[in-house]
Amino acid sequence: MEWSAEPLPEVRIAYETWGELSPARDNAVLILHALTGDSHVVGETGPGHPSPGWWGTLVGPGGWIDTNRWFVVAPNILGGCQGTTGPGAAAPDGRPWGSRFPQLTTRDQVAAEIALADRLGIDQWALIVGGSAGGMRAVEWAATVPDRVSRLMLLATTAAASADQIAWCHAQIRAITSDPGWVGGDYERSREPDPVAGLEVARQIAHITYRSADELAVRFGRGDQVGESVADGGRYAVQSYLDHHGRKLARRFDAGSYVTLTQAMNSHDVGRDRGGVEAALGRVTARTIVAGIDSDRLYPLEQSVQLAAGIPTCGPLRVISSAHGHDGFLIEVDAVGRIVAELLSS
Ligand SMILES: CC(=O)SCCNC(=O)CCNC(=O)[C@H](O)C(C)(C)COP(=O)(O)OP(=O)(O)OC[C@H]1O[C@@H](n2cnc3c(N)ncnc32)[C@H](O)[C@@H]1OP(=O)(O)O
Ligand SMILES: N[C@@H](CCO)C(=O)O
Repeated sequence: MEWSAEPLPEVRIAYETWGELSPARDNAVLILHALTGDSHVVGETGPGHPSPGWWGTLVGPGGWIDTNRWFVVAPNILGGCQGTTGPGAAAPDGRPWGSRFPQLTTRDQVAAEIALADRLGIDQWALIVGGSAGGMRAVEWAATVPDRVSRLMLLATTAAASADQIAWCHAQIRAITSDPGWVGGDYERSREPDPVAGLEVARQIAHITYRSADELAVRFGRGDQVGESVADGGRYAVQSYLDHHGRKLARRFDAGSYVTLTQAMNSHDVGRDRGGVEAALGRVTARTIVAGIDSDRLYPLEQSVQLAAGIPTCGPLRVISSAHGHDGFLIEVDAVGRIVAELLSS
């Protein structure tokens, strides 16, 4: 681990695959999820499994990433809580790592993913694709081991976390760490109280940045939440919407992982110890497409422009038009799919 004094003695990485690895091992696609995503790119459907997966319509037989042709791998991020080692996992003494979990960087997370590729016997990815925090790891891959990345798709992401992005993340981290249930990161994970309220607020702050102001105006305006009246102490509809997203995340995510992953995003600077962003991007040899979302206020288009201009093997910047802001990379699946399919056919 780069910034921490103590390396993790061992790491478990959860991952899922779809399709078959070709005998030449030249058809492997790596999908890197964002902050609170997971390896369930394609979900199970049917009774008890209602989710099609967060990019379930992008990947599959005959899909934009056709699993009859491509072998798709999706690992859960290092530091997370969906199967891969994170602060909630057991340390060698059997207790959760908690506050003892090292501070990770994007580069550490990619080091773990490189170890996974080694274990799977994949010397070179036919494509690495990532959005948001997944795109941070994707560009880090391409600058760290350029010869292991044949094609690269960077979506709604950045070469380095900006002051604005660090600032939003800071408020989210503070919301969690100032919750009395946080207990310095050593809360009892199986028992209340844990820092649920802090995590809910963190997600609310984040969710505002994930959507556009115009979208919120059109969807919610100044309207009251159905069945409530602001005049009588009830909530605006947009408040109820944020409450919902906060609660929903807190039910499925570990607060310690949220802090660790958010700090890792803040650490992201592909140019660190490489002579700056320009020099780092200049190392990339993968055929690359960079795509940004026109209404993204968290990862503004200038960051995509910088990536596209800096990577020598990058084609023209693609701008995906969406009302949904940053979350457009999860919602505009067909627009993303068309670009990915074009890159895969090049
Ligand atoms: C790579 C990765 O990042 S994977 C992780 C992706 N998943 C997440 O981040 C989970 C959080 N969700 C989201 O970010 C978004 O919902 C997306 C991007 C997944 C989907 O966006 P959209 O389809 O536009 O969903 P939207 O923002 O409208 O949210 C829908 C939810 O809000 C609820 N909602 C809508 N209006 C209101 C309201 N006034 N009051 C309360 N709840 C409301 C809906 O009932 C729905 O609930 P459900 O998700 O439990 O079914
Ligand atoms: N909704 C996404 C946004 C971050 O890019 C997530 O939670 O991962």
